[in-house]
Amino acid sequence: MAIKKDKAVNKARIMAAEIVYEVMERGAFANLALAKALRNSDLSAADRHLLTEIVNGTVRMIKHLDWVLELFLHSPIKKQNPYLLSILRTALYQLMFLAKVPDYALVNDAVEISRQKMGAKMAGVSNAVLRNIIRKLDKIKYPDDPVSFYSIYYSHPDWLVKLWLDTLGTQACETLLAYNNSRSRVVLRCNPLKCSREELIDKLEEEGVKAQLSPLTPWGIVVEDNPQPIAETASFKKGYFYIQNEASMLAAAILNPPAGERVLDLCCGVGGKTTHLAEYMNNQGEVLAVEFYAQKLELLRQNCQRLGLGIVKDLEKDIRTLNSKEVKARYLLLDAPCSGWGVLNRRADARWRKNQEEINELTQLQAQFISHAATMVEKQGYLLYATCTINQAENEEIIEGFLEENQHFVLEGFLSKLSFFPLDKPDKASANRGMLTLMPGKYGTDGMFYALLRRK
Ligand SMILES: C[S@@+](CC[C@H](N)C(=O)[O-])C[C@H]1O[C@@H](n2cnc3c(N)ncnc32)[C@H](O)[C@@H]1O
Repeated sequence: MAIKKDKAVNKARIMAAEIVYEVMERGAFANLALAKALRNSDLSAADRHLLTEIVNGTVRMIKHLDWVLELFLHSPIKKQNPYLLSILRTALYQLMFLAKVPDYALVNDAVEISRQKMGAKMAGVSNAVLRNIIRKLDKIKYPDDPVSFYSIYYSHPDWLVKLWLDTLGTQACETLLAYNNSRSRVVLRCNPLKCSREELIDKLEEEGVKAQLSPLTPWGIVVEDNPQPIAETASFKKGYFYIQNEASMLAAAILNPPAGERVLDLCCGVGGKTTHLAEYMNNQGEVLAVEFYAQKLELLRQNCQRLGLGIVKDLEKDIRTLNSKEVKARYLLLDAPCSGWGVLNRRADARWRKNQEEINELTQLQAQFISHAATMVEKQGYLLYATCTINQAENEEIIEGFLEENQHFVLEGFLSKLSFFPLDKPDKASANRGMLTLMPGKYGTDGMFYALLRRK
């Protein structure tokens, strides 16, 4: 949607309407469309922030916004002009969820953008709809039945809300839905091979980034204010840190490989956990990182180089084709592909790209992966199964199924390895049994699942 630039209209709002149009009408990924627009723009820091907030917020809250819009439009959402819809959606997001934006500013801009793009008639529609909503917003009644209410109010797919209401109960489900709509924290994993956390905080401060120690792990730094993108700082380029949530940092601690050991990292991606394992082993020994996609391994190599890690070897392969006679290790991490329900607050459109059918495919894949991975674990060795989902079918049920068929493996408690993390009593008991689900937001972190298995 090419909208003519006009001085009277805030540029971030024009761009937001364009990007939401691309995402909702053309299937663009919100994060990629946003990154591209930001790369090519000369927006001020404040407008970059506003643009990011409007795009991510609108996409995240689209179900709620469309439900409200339909109350005030004369025909269903599906029949609306998509340009007009995109302008109304972004304006309504600001109206309902961005307290700092004055109503007159967003209505004026929405009306002006509509006029420029679609003429006076559509400008009139924008004006009438938005002003009507402003007058009646606090009288809106949401549906009574729980699935409809929670899925509209917190803007999630019905089927996910239904499942969570059934399995978690109302209170935990609502907490989770609210967390998924919150902004994710920016957490850094300090690279102890290059500096201490305190030194890193000082270095970042010199670059204008405010950060403080995370109370959750010995490596974490929480960023509070970063005027420039964190990956553009000199500290990042010098390899002083990796951007990683505390929940993911637990993998290295739970597997706990000593320096000098050989570790197999199956499904390494771009190396979030691989690089932590190598740092954890003081860059001594070997981490063999296996991944299907060559592009990811290219990024893994860049990460290792930046972080100064020499012990990571990589292998581009479908892990199911690894020959267990040739590849063996005492410490194995399997970070399986999963539904990602533990990290829905990270990507605005992630929840809309999930469906129930994918779960069956994933669980079959996960069961295959763990069975094959197990053949590569040496006697008395460890297999850590990890996912970033809270879906029991992909977590506990995979482990239970695996143990039934592999009686030479047992669950190994790992509570003592997480003494630094403030687990509550039930989670301590779970970790002690060898399986732990970190609920998203419960400790302020992403959601993750870990199961530690030992070969007898
Ligand atoms: C959860 S992600 C890994 C995240 C990574 N371990 C990290 O901490 O940054 C799962 C990875 O498995 C990879 N993958 C999926 N199927 C695979 C297969 N058959 N063989 C190897 N890797 C695979 C995906 O490309 C993806 O990068």
